[in-house]
Amino acid sequence: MLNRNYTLNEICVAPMQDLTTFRTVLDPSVVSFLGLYHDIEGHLESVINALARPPSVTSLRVNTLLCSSDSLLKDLSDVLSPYKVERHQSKDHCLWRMDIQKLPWTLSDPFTPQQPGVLAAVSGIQAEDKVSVYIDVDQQVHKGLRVEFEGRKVFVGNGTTTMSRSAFYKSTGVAVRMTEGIYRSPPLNGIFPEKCYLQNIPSMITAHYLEAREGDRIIDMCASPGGKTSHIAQLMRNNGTIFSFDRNENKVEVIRQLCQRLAITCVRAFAMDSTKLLEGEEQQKWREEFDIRPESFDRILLDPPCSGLGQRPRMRESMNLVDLFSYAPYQRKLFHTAIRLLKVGGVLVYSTCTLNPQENEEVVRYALDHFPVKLVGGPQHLSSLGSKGLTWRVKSEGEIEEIMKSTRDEHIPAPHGSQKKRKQKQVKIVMSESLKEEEAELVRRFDPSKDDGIGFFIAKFVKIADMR
Ligand SMILES: C[S@@+](CC[C@H](N)C(=O)[O-])C[C@H]1O[C@@H](n2cnc3c(N)ncnc32)[C@H](O)[C@@H]1O
Repeated sequence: MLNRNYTLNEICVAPMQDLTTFRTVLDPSVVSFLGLYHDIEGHLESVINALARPPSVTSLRVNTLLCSSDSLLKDLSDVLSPYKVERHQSKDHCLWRMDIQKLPWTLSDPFTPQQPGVLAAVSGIQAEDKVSVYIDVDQQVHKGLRVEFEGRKVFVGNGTTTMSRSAFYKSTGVAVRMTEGIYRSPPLNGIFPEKCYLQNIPSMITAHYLEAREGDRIIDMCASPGGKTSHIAQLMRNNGTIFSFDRNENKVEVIRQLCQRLAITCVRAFAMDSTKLLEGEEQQKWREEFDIRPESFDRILLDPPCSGLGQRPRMRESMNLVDLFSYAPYQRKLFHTAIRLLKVGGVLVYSTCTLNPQENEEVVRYALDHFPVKLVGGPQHLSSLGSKGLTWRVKSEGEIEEIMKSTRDEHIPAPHGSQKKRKQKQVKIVMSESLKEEEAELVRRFDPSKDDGIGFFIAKFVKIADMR
């Protein structure tokens, strides 16, 4: 499922070519850093290649509060024919399998470049010409370029022009009718909005890991747009209380609207900085009103902001090592508040959608070393999904410093005309141990090159002593 549209000024057209392979463009320092952990027998290469493509299935979560998966499956099969709708092995998912060979190309391809989105096109292009469409990954193309662009570009599909080159820059409307896209997916917008929710499978697995029971008091520390909050509510049959926090009112409104759409009533959504839930005199009244106390919650989900390096498809990611290293300290901070709020015996699930071990296994290591928690596995029926965590660790600060030095001038160029110079600043390197073999067995890592989904990480903890 293609879930990202590209801004129109990233598109150029050129004479038709065959479909070619491409890989996600990442900052060289990030590639080298990830290579310290992943580059076993070229594995990182396959991961980066996989990131450039969408998973072959689109998944939907059935709202089991309003319908059964059988009834939704039937309704969807009728509406989405000839796309094949299947049930996932765990109960509340539905999948669309996109069979590249048999299905007609989807003409509503989101890459269709609307005029004036075409940035560059070789001279002589007329209406009804067959062309290939590319994205200018580094945003370096000057509008109006008449020759084929030699910089880094990513092929996204073939199409037929609806107008001549000169009209690209004057008329409005569709400039290229896409005939072959790299990605196709069924049209899902607005189909049974109250009965299902578009969500990737590892995210669905995360809510199952929490094993919420009816009547539980739960916190979702970083909840917007509410995908996991609403799933947890479903799994506890809308019975209990979920406090769902996010940083600002707009984001929280999105959670409320989703809950309303899915007929969920057990969620209390608030605009809060979750690192400060237990701080500040001015919030004392609010805490008393809603009984937000240390050591008092049955379950906590911590799905913090992360570098998102498991998201796919992704053409280009300009984050450098300094950006990448900024996430883990924040995640640890959120972890600290989360664990204080949890009851002894309560469950905390930690998840990210990144491949970065620093935000995954190393946050788990940090938690095991600093808080009274133990790692536990997820539900038995989901244990075959994903694979164990990494035990590999970076051997020394020197390895990272070496990368910083060697890639300092090699970062992804700033977009054309941008004032922002991307510098590889000095970064504070904090080394962490990784997981022991038996600990790595308990966490789940979803590998985009093997699991046909996004890159994801889940760990589940039980609190074993109080922190007072
Ligand atoms: C990975 S997203 C959460 C996705 C969500 N759990 C879901 O499944 O729909 C991370 C969220 O954390 C929020 N966030 C970041 N810092 C926060 C903080 N200090 N307190 C609360 N929310 C925060 C961001 O605004 C963002 O919406």
